Amino acid sequence: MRLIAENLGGERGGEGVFSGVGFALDQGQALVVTGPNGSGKSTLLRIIAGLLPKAEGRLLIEGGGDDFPSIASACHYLGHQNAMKTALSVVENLRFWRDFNGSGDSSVDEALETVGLGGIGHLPFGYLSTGQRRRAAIAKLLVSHRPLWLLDEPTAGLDKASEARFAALMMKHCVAGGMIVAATHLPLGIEATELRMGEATERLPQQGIIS
Ligand SMILES: Nc1ncnc2c1ncn2[C@@H]1O[C@H](COP(=O)(O)OP(=O)(O)OP(=O)(O)O)[C@@H](O)[C@H]1O
Repeated sequence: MRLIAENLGGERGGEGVFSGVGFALDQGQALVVTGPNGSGKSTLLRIIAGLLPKAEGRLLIEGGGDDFPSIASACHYLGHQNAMKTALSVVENLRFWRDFNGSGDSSVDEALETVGLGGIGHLPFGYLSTGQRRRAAIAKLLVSHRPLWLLDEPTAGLDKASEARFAALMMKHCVAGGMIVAATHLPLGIEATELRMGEATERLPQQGIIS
């Protein structure tokens, strides 16, 4: 499976945010998107997830077969919001996402143990602390059968131990043939290609640079 972006442009509110972004990501690889505030990292992730239209260029997935014929079917987007219902329990939320995305390798209980939330799955999601909410959102990735993880500031709110645990989970996902595109200001502790988005000092289209 291969995720390909060619000459991609993004805009918000009718104004260009970036242009000329290109990369190819193979199974087992991770791309870390960096750059200053407002340079378009979240916009790029949302375009890949299909939540925003691209302004120009090509974006496609190759080799997904019948299971993953499109990026939408292959991806799991973890945005700034955790996309969980506060009134439902953690377990109920995870069951919903497992059913919606297709079952992943972990059961709901196993995923909660893995992220260190074993024993509090019965609590309403709204009772959890900021870091616990993020950990529960990471558990969503584990109960879902989605090879392409799109992660926007995934470690925001996590303590050091949880950061290290999540780095290990990301590496395991890649070793198993998954792919990751992650926007971050913080080192994620994984081997990845870096895509640097340009300075956003003016509202002019910025170029992304692969290093
Ligand atoms: N709904 C919107 N309408 C108009 N402009 C928007 C909208 N959403 C975002 N923008 C603008 O688009 C630009 C890119 O925003 P984006 O959130 O992609 O940046 P980012 O690189 O992820 O920033 P950060 O590091 O702060 O998370 C910013 O200048 C922002 O103000």
